[in-house]
Amino acid sequence: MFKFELLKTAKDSKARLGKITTNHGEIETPIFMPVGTRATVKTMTPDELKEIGSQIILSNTYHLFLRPGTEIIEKAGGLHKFMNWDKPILTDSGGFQVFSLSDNRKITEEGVHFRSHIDGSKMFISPEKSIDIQNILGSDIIMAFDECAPYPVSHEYIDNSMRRTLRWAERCKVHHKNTDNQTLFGIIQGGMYKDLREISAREMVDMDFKGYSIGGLSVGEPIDLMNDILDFTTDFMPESKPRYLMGVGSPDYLFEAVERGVDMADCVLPTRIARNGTVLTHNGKIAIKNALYKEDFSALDKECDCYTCRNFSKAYIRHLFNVDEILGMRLATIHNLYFLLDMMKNIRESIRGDYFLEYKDDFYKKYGYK
Ligand SMILES: CNc1nc2c(CCNCc3ccccc3)c3nc(N)[nH]c(=O)c3cc2[nH]1
Ligand SMILES: [Zn+2]
Repeated sequence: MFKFELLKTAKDSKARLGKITTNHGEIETPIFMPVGTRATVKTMTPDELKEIGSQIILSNTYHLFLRPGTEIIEKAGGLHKFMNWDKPILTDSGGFQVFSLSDNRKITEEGVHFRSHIDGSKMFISPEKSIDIQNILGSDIIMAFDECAPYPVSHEYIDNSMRRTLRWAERCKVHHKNTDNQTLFGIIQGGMYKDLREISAREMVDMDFKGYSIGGLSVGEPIDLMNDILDFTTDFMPESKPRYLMGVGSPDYLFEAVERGVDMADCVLPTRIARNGTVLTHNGKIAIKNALYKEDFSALDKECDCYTCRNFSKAYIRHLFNVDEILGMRLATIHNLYFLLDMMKNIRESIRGDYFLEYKDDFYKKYGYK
């Protein structure tokens, strides 16, 4: 089953409070979704993810199709059983990963021919194949197969790419059978061109998907351009359905997205930067390997009550990174994920209490954004 309830919309912005219900549980929105590309949120156990408040995780068609392959996951009884995660899972359709990971790929009307980034073998993914793979994975929310166009690129390129993505979306909808256990989202493209964004949004809305992703953003464009395209696009999206902005995850991007009516977002950033010792704090990012923290026995963030901040000091975590101990990456990941998940919880509270913009302002001042 799939249900989205719009609980409240802010008076002074497009920020909204919602709740998604799936077979594997509820998701309060706005939500940040940790990315678990190869059936794991790197260095985290499922229990640790629940402990820090993660309600849903992402995994990936492209990666899992290559390794371990769908037959193993099918034999395991699907991705939930395979990775022992009993809450909701959202999978991306693989299109974005093909373009960002494999070279000499060839896009045709039928689908995308590419070489595996693992062993260079010839591969092919079509809209139908992407739906079949996601069906075997058994994720609760699945994505239509799309092309995320590069940036910057011509209006003509985006026009052709966006219209092909519309035809692919139609094929995904026709091919998608397992509708009560899996919910298919359409992905709106159109690059940085408002006329093409409007066409894509209107045509996708006419196809009546259960939810919509905003794709083609967070591809290197300036944040102001992203915000402008995002603000324009959400106005064409139905209020009664979830809006998922793909690939967005640093604090300012999340605040700006929520303010423009986004309900869901994902990003590899917090887990990726944690593994090289960059830690998010209420006073901005810190590089924990810096000698500055050699004898600093305070917590990473004095306002954080995560497991890492309650039990370890900067000096200890700096030591772990300096001697390349795996625990360092784990403790920094726990903290960065908790930081963003807790920030989203505070954002939900601020929408509920009608002080979202004030909360955003306070956060930006302390973080050092403005
Ligand atoms: C970072 N910026 C960015 N990411 C984008 C993604 C991938 C979002 N992350 C999904 C994921 C799921 C599991 C594991 C790893 C990643 C997109 N995905 C699709 N399908 N279409 C997009 O337009 C698109 C645009 C993006 N921009
Ligand atoms: Zn912490």
